Amino acid sequence: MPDISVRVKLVKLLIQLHYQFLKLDLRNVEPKGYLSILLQHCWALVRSSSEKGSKNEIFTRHARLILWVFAALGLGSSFAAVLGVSKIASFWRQKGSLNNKLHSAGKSQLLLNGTRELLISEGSKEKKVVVTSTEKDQYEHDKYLFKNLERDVRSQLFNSKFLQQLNVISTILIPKFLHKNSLMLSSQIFFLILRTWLSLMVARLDGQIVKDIISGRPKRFVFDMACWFFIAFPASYTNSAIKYIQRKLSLNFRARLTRYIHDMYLDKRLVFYKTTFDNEATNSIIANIDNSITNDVQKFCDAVTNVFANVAKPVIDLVFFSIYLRDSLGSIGVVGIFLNYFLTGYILRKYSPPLGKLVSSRSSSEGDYYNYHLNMINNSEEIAFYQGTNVERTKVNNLYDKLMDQMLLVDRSKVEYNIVEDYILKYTWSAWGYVFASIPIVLHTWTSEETSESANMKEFIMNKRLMLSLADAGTRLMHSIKDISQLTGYTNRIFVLLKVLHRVHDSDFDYGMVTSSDEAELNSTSTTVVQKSAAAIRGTIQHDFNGIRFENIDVIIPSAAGTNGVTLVKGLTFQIPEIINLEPSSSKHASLANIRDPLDQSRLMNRGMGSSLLILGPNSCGKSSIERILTEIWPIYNKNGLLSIPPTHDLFCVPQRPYFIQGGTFRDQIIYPMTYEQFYEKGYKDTQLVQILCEVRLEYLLKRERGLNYFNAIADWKDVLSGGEKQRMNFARIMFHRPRFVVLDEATNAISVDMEDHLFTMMKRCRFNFISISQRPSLIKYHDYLLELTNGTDWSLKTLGSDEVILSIENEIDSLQQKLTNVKEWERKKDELQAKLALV
Ligand SMILES: Nc1ncnc2c1ncn2[C@@H]1O[C@H](COP(=O)(O)OP(=O)(O)OP(=O)(O)O)[C@@H](O)[C@H]1O
Repeated sequence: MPDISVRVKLVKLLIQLHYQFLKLDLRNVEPKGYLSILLQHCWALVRSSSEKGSKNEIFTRHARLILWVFAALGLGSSFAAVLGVSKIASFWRQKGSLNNKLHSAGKSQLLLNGTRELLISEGSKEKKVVVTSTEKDQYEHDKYLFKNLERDVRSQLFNSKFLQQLNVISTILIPKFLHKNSLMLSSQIFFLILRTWLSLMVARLDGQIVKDIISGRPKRFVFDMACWFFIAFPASYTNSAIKYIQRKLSLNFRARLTRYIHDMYLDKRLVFYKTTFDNEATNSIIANIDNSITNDVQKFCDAVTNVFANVAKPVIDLVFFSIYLRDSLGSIGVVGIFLNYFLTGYILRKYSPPLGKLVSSRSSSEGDYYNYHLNMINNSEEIAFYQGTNVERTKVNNLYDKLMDQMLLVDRSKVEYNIVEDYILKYTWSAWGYVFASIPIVLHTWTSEETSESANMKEFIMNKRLMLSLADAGTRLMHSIKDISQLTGYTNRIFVLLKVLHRVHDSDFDYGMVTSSDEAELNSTSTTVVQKSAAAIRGTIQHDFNGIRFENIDVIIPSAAGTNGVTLVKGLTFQIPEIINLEPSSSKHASLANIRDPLDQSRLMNRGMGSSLLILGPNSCGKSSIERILTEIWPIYNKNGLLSIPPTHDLFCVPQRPYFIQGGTFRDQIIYPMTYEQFYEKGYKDTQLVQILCEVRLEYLLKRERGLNYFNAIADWKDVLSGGEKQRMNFARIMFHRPRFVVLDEATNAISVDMEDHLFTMMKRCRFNFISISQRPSLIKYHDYLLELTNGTDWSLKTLGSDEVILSIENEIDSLQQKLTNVKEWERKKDELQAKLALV
């Protein structure tokens, strides 16, 4: 029975090992009671005080080691259990929240609290991602945090401004004490401590193993090797856990910061449009805001988690190792080590280049270079027509050279620093390490005059390992000076970005107006924030009106001059329709976006006759600016100005340049700004879109391609469709959404006269109230009113068909007939001149 004998031998060996290393007798112990007896015994050993150097002290040490390992395992598994429970809880929460749903639209749904749930495919499975939107109150609260730190900062290490900026941003990254991210941060600290403690264990084992080999003790050697392999498990797990948590934390920070920015940048206050008016709009961070939101946020999150790990790791190491080393090196040794650190820190700080500033400029250059390429792609056809390749190449090469210079500058500035760093950290420190590690041995040999090689070797190996780990910790701490310096640059960029976004998002945004108090603030050195005059923009806006009304509005170009800026039109007053039903426009009944059948004629009959206004005027007189005021993207500066506008869903403004959503299908272009999900949710059908395309005479696009499948085709529609087709797509959008009020800015200038006639007749037939902006008087016949702007700030409003207009048209006919009578005389003169020319 060889199996039984092997088993018996193994059990005997185990019992023997337990006795030898823990003085634990396991002979009469049942296997199931083994663990509790082992732990009780170890605990009793640790609690009993044993004399230094006695055999009991060794048993106590072993017991302490075992208890620590169990504690680490216990904490690790409880952490895993907490994670598991929270995962299950969040699964049930998500499941419960399905009852809360407002919209269910295929792959994504909007819940009542504004949270969006997305279904993302992961291989064969579908994963649910919950995107919570930032509460509006949060922005109002945070606005003040950013306002108070408005002054520009020089990026310096340990600059308190840097810490203050980081502190303000941290409220976004970790909004409350008991948050997922703070839990992750604590677990990272836990694993960092565990890692340091395990390194200590390894250092001691290392020395012990060398001692076992030198003094020829095979049993102890086997036991120590077993411990070595045992410790290797938690040690390797800890290292990968630290790396994973760091990466996850960085991604969590990035997700929170990006959502915070997106929610503020893309909401009803139209921050994405208004940032161009801010007084920091030319700052490269705002000028390349796309780069700041995409790249800088990611770099900042990576840098902040890196710095945390790079500082926390060595600091924990330093504390633990120095406490341990104090026993063997004495207090003077430890003080010597720390003096060495401070001296090194001081020297390195002196040679450290201004990396914060340098990385910030590098980031700006990267943004400029990237943006120029983007601009070239967007305008490739125009550049090709102009044959502007040479100019573009020169410009893009210059930007690339500038970027390369910035990159080289960062690398070059590091060279000198790296030389000093290497010399001190790699060579001087290891030399000091040997000196300090040998101190106790030399002292012991001198005082006791007897040498035990194995004991000395153990002491030396252990101290050397600890010294090297300590040196390594110090090195990492010194290296992190560089990382902190870079982090100051990224923090400043993110802070400026958030500060500007908050300023523009503010309901009192002043469009970059510089007041006298601002100038005083710029010139003064005091840090007190001077309050701006809140009454800079004083016009009134009335929402949910049953028409469009301008009353005494001065159209002024927003600028730093504010009220004193360039006035395009003075005291503009008009209203459509002329007779307003005073009943407020109810969102449910009045909105034709709710009509299931876009061509439902019976509903159209309920919307009144429809009224139309033509705004005529020369170039740059301010026609489109009236549309900008109407859509609230430009402010009304004058106090007596009153703007009354219908609810958002009743107003549809067509811009001068047609817009097509990138990467969208043909359907997406027609239904814009409705999403594909809303389209199906509201019960629309593709056949209704076909009807609309027939109305605007674009149905041939479907015939040319793959019929109804063409609605799913994705293309670069801006380039695919011709100028006239793009403008007819605008009319298709109007026919789809059926708003009550439409503003058309030069919407038919690329369309043939017969098609223009068809489209305007269609607008009249469908009883839209519309305002057309144009330079062509030929459009007069489709409108009820005419608003004429002159080159100055004057304007005149006429009712078309009124005596006044008829008289003015008759006058124009008279003057033309007068001119026609002179034609014969002019022709005679022309013949005379040509005859003279022939003689010459
Ligand atoms: N964001 C802006 N910043 C500064 N000036 C602007 C801005 N937008 C428009 N302007 C200026 O306002 C003036 C009026 O512009 P607007 O677009 O209203 O002219 P328009 O009458 O529609 O001209 P056009 O018939 O050529 O389209 C122009 O001189 C233009 O340069």
